[in-house]
Amino acid sequence: MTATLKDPRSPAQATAPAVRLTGVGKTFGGTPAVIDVTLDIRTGEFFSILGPSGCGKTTLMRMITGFETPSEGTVELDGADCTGVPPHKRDLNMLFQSYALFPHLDVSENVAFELKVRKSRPKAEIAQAVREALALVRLDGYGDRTIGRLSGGQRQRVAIARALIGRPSLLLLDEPLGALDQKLRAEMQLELKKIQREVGVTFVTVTHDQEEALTMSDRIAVMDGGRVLQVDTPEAIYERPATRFVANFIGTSNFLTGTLGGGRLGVDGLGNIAVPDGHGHPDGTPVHLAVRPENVRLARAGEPLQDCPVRADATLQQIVYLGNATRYHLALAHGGDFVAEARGTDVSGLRIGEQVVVGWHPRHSRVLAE
Ligand SMILES: Nc1ncnc2c1ncn2[C@@H]1O[C@H](COP(=O)(O)OP(=O)(O)OP(=O)(O)O)[C@@H](O)[C@H]1O
Repeated sequence: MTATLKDPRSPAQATAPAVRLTGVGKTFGGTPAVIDVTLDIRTGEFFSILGPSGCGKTTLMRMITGFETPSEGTVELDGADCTGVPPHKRDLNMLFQSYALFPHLDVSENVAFELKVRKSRPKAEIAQAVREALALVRLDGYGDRTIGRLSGGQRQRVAIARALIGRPSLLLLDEPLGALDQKLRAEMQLELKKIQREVGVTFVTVTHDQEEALTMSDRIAVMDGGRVLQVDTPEAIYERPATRFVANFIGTSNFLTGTLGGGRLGVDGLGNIAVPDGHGHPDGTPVHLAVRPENVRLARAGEPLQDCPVRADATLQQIVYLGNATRYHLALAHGGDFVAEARGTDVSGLRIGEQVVVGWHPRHSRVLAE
C-alpha cells in the first residue's frame, strides 16, 4: 500500500505564488522609497531584487518580511494577505550580510539555535536536523568547531544552514555574499544556487551586483527610483531589456538617440539607420537604439565590414585588454562615445587615433522608449 502525503495547504494556497505584491508603495516623511510595485514570486524560485544604491530594494524586501508596513498596496504570502502581520508570524526566515552568528557557541549550537528556542522538537530530532543541515552546506564534521576557527566562506555556510533548518517556505537574503572576497563570492553564488535547488525553498535576494543576480536567479526584478522596471529571466533581461536604464545597468550598451520614421531611425549627423523589425513603437516616437559592444564590428576606414547594414565613422581612442576580451573605446564622427568588444587579445592591428568604421546588424540592436 502506498501512503499519500497530503499538502496541508488549502487548494487556493497550493497554487498561489510564494509572494504576491499588489500596488505596493512606501513613503518616508513624504518621500517615496517604493512606488506602485506589482509582482509575483513563484514558489520554489530563486528571485533577485536588483538595483543601484537607494533604489528601494531593501525597503521592498522589508515589506515582504513585515519589518516595514506598506503605505499602500497589499503583500500576500502563499495566498494569504499578510500586509499587517508582524515578521515572527510569517512563515519565512532571513539571512543578513553580517551572518549574526553567536561567537561563543559552536557550529552545531548556532545551527540548532532557532529550533532550541522554539522547543518544538525532541533533542534527538534536533541533532538529526543539524546533521542534515550541515551536510546540505557541505560542513559535515564541523559541528564542534567554534565560529572563530572558521573561514569567511564557512561562516556563510553556517548562516545558511541555520536559516534553513526550520524549513521556512521563504528565505530572504540581504546582500548575502557582500562580505566575501571576489573569488569566494563567485564560488558561493554557485553553491547558494545549488543549495536552493536541493531544498526547493523560495529564495528572494537583494543585491546591487548584476553578475551575482544573473548567475543565481531564475528571475530578476530590476529597480530604479523606487519602481520595478522589468521582471524577467536573466537571459531576457540581458537580451531584451525593457528600458534604457536596464540596458545600461545589466552589462554595457551603446546608445543612439533619434526619432522613428518610415521604419528607420533618424539620428542627427548619421542619417536614417535600419532598426530591428517588430519593435512596436510608432513613427514619430523619440527612442534610444541600444547595441551591445560584443555585437559591434570594427574595421579600418575604407575596409569592408561583413553583415553590417548599419555603419558609422569613428576614431579609435583606447584599447583595453580585459583578459577574455578586448574593448575598443571610440569617438563617433557625428558625436558621442561608442564601445566595441572582441573576444581574446587584440588582433585588429589598429592604432590609437586611427580612423575606423563601426557596424552592426539591426537584429543585434534594440529600440527602447525614453
Ligand atoms: N526608515 C527610513 N526612513 C527614511 N527614509 C528611508 C528609510 N529607509 C529607507 N529610506 C530611504 O528610502 C530610499 C530607498 O532606500 P533603500 O534602503 O530601500 O534602498 P536600497 O536600494 O536598498 O539601497 P542600498 O543598496 O544602499 O541599501 C532611500 O532614499 C533611503 O534613504
